[in-house]
Amino acid sequence: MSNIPSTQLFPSRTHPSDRIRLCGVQDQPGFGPLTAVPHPDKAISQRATIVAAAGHGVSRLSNLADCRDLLRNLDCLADLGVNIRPIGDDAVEIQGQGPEAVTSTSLTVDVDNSATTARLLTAMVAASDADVTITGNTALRRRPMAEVVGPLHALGADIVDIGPNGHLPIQVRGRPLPGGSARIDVHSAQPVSAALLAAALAQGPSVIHRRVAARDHTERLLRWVGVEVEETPLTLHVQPRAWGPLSLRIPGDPSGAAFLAAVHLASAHRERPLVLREVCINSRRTGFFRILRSMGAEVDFSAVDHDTPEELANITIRAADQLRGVHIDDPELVQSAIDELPMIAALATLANGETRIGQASELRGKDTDRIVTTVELLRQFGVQARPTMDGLHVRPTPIQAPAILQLPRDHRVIFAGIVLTVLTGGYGELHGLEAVATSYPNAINELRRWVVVEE
Ligand SMILES: O=C(O)C1=C[C@@H](OP(=O)(O)O)[C@@H](O)[C@H](O)C1
Ligand SMILES: C=C(OP(=O)(O)O)C(=O)O
Repeated sequence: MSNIPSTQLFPSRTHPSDRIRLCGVQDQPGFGPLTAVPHPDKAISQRATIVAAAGHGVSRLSNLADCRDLLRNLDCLADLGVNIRPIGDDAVEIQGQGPEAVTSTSLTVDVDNSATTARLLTAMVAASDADVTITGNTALRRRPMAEVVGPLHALGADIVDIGPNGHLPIQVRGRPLPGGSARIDVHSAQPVSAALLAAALAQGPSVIHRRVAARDHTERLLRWVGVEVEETPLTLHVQPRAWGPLSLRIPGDPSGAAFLAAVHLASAHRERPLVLREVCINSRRTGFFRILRSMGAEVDFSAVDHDTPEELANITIRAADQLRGVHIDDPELVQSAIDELPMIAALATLANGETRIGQASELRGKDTDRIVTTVELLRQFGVQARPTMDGLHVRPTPIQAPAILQLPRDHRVIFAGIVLTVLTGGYGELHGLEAVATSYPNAINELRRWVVVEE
């Protein structure tokens, strides 16, 4: 096998325009449900590549997310010396040789925008023989790393240097990890995932204490390859062991499904049901759909056969005559909808009462401070919205699209901006869309089902 640059994958990948014009409702003759297939999941793709690289033998991963974060993730593994070979447009073989096969010294790996990759790679490198500096783009260098570094230190990692205020870049000096007991003091899933991976690669058993049971894709993948991970609501017990190769088709992204559902509910076609096919319905990711239900929409999951650690379903959405405002402050529900909260705030403008989102201070440490950028976005539409310490409040308001909507460099907030524009009839210019490629390069093409798009 030979190392490959990411450019060899996804030959027909869309490169979204930075500017588009929306020109009103798309003609949708006929009745019956609309159907769509969301893109493959980014969080699972990024974990699967790293679990494959840290295991032993040739893993085969197909239906990988074609987004920028995943491409960078593959390039970083290749930079570390992991052999990766494309075996189709969206599939790779990864030659896992265990983290100890990574022996580079004085290497700097740039993960660009992906915090998931930064945090999981830190754990893998910590258990290797390498000495690596991990850095990222300007936005990522403002995001917290100390919450990952602390638990890894507790498991025996040697992280010798960390940037100002606990941010990237960090220098990781790999060595055998003894394992031990680590505590995660934030709601975020990523420090838990990093600690889990380090624990699975350690020499002795570990226990990880967490504050909230958030997304558990790492737990599921590790169990899938035979690592013992026992779970109570707030602890994880891990028995390390070397694992073999992984064969996995990545399931559909519930966050991508949420975007399609939100656009549909905002559109003039919401009278028709929408069916979203083959979506991962891990309950720690599907908070958006539970919130939609409590707002009054009908959401049905119909299970689909699968051979992955995640459950899959076709999701059918039917609009409510009138959405209700909701109060969302249960930490587990918030984490299970964390990336979709800007879109919930957008849909809340349609509701018949105020929506309040709390316990969501994690939003402040994303690509942007999403509490600030979501409120700014809503205000561009004339919405009465206000930030709180740990969330935001949205009053239902008659809204109007600005002639030009200037979007922040943050895909999740851009998706909310698109939903708001569709909600106002689907007219207007959108500027600054390029960041949709972070997770969903094809999002603008998908939009054409509901509105006319000119590039
Ligand atoms: O673990 C993951 O794959 C992610 C976890 C969440 O971040 P936090 O764990 O930092 O809350 C989420 O916002 C991010 O999109 C991806
Ligand atoms: C914040 C996100 O991802 P990450 O933390 O991996 O950058 C996201 O996808 O919204």
